[in-house]
Amino acid sequence: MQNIFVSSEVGTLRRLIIHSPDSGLGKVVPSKAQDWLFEDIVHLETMRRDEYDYYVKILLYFLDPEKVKGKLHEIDADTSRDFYKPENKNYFRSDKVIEFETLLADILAMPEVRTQLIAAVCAVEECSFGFQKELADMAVIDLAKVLITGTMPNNKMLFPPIPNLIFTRDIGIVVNDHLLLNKPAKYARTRESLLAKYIFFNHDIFADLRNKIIEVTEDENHFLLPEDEQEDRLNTLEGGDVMMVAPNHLLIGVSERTSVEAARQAIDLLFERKVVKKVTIIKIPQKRDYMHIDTIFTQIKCNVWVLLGSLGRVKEEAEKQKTWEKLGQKPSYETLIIKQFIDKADGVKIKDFDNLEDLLTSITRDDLNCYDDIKFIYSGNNQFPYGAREQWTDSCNLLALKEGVAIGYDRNDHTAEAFRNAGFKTINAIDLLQKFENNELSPETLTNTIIMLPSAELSRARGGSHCMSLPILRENVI
Ligand SMILES: NC(=O)NCCC[C@H](N)C(=O)O
Repeated sequence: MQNIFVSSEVGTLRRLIIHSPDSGLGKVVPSKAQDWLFEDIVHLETMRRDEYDYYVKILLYFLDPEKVKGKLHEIDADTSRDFYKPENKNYFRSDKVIEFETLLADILAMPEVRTQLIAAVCAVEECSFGFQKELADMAVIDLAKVLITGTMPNNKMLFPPIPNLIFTRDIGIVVNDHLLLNKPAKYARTRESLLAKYIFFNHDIFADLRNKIIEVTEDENHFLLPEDEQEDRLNTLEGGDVMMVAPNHLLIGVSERTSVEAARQAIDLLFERKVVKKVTIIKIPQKRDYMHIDTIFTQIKCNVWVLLGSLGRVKEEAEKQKTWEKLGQKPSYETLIIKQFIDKADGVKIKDFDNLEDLLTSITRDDLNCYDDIKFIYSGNNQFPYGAREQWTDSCNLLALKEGVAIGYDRNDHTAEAFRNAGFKTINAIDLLQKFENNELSPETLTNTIIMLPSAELSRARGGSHCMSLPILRENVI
């Protein structure tokens, strides 16, 4: 089997990259929370112990069980959390549930990469030459921590933290055997993508990818634009806007974070290299609530999708509204524009979709060859005002561990009810782990289940389990 290959959103997950909340998240202050893309300041210890650590244990149970099976009591009893800390000898080090910080430490052990990366980070963060020399003398594991947290072991802050690195989805997306790198829209996420780029281009794990990394760049005319126009016309693309839904088909969101120019460049490069045959662009309203397409829909199994109803079948309603608009009424709805580009022998053909459900139905039927009844689960059970409330706390942002088994947040009660109405079981993450330990349930036999992760702190960072994962290997579904 290949090491790096993703051709769907729901094939059994075999390897992924994550990043456990680091001490940088505990340094977010109210005055910087918005600049650093957090909605609030978080309580780091609660986020780790009572939320994210369960996420890690569940991932290990599914992807690398011998690291965790039968040991939960011992792991939970250790108040120092050594099991989760890469520098510790009891660390779970897994080549299936892969921690970003360990990948970074691995490449920092290569002298040439280390020199380049320190120089690159210091340039971006405008460090003094003195600090640059201090970094050059540090032990690898400490250096990896400083480059992520921004803080030296003596607690001196050299540069800001990158608290959004927990959302590893956004740094890049595996598209079949290629990787599409991000080019972040927000300054707060610049260092993340710089570190990720060095990892993808230098780490042994990605050796087979070297000639298959696709980077979005600026058009050369960009450099001639006046400064006040430059920012608005940047080519940016973030992983949350890219979804590998079927072997032949990639979705790209045009959003607050991903520009239409970047999407166009990605299509050209992907078609040129024959990586996929179809790319669908979904233009969503440019607002913080929606951010990326994976905040408004994700896939649970070939025929099941969870989505935000207010952006769903709005087209017919929109048509009716137009009459009233002509009479002077202001629009009261938001629309999506969906255009599919198909690479054919006689040129690229374009197809329009009226609404999200029609596109998702076509993916299920035409790309995944699945003819079971299609189920759309709506955020907040489509009840006013819970659709919007629960979408804000990631009700539409689930990570499928295998077909029909996904992780979501426990706070989205109405969406959970919608899942149950559609025949899914919902189970709290803690109960599930207990049942795995007692051999009452097993990852292999679990079906049609939504795992509810504690999420009071995590949701303040505005991303769900889909955002907190960068799948690099999934089994094929077709
Ligand atoms: N794919 C995603 O939707 N990622 C969530 C990113 C949340 C982060 N606070 C951000 O605003 O970038």
